Amino acid sequence: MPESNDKLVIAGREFDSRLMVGTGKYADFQQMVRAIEVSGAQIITVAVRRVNITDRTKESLLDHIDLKKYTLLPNTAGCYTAEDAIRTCRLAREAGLSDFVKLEVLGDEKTLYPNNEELLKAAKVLIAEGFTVLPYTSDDPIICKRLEDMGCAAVMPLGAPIGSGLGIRNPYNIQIILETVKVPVIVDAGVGTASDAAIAMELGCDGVLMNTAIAGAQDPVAMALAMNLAVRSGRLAYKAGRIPRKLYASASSPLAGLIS
Ligand SMILES: CC(=O)[C@@H](O)[C@H](O)COP(=O)(O)O
Repeated sequence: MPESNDKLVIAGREFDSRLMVGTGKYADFQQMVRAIEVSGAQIITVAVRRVNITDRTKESLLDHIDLKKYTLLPNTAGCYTAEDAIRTCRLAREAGLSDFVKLEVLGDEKTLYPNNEELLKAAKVLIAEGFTVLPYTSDDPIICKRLEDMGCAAVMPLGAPIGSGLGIRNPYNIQIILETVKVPVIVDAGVGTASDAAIAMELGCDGVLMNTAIAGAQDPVAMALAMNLAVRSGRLAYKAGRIPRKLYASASSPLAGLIS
C-alpha cells in the first residue's frame, strides 16, 4: 500500500496519521473521544488552561484521553505574551503533560492572529529549555524560516483565522513556505470542511491540525471520518503527482489508430 511507508516525522518521532486534532468545542467528552478515535489522529492538542493541573481529584479532560495511545500536544491557547506562553509550557512540563508543545501567542481577541514578535521570543526561550516547539504562526515564509532557523521542530502556518472555517485563504503563501523550510509544515487553523484539508495536503503540506471543523459540525463523528479520509487522499494525490493544468482540451481517447 502506498500509505504504509509514508510516515510523518517530527523531531525524530514517527506518526502514521497526518491529521492532528483539538479537544475543544465538543458537546461532551463521549463525543470528543469518539470523534478523535474515528479521525485516526495520533497527536491530540489540549489547551493547558483547560486541563486541571492543580487539582487532579476533579474531573479533567485528560481522564478521557488514552495517554498510551495518543501523543499529547499541550498548547498555549489564550496566551497573549511570550512570558505567559513560556509560563504555560513550563507548567505543562512540570505537570508531566509533555515537552512537545504547540506554541500559540495571540495578537488580539478578534482575529486570534499570532503575535509573531512574542512568538519568536517565546520559541527562543523554550527551545533553550529543551522543549520541542511547534509554533502556530501566520502564513508568512519569512517568519516560518526564522522559526525553523531557531530550532522549531515544525512550522504551523494558519490556513485562515482560528474557528473561521474559511479554508486555505492563501495557498500561494503555503506553497512558498513549503519551498522555504525543511521542517514539517502543518496547516493549523481555519479548515472548514474536508476539501480544505485535502487542498492543504495536495499542496504538499506534511499535516493538518484542526478543531472547529470537526467539533462544530452537525455530526462531529462523521466529519472526523471525512477529515481522516481527506487528509489521506490529499496526501496520496500529492505523492501521485497531479496532471498539469491546461487552458485547452486534450482528448481522453487517443486518436492514433482510428479507422478512417
Ligand atoms: C485546537 C487549536 O489548537 C486551535 O487553536 C487550532 O488553531 C485549530 O483551529 P480551528 O479550530 O480553526 O481548526
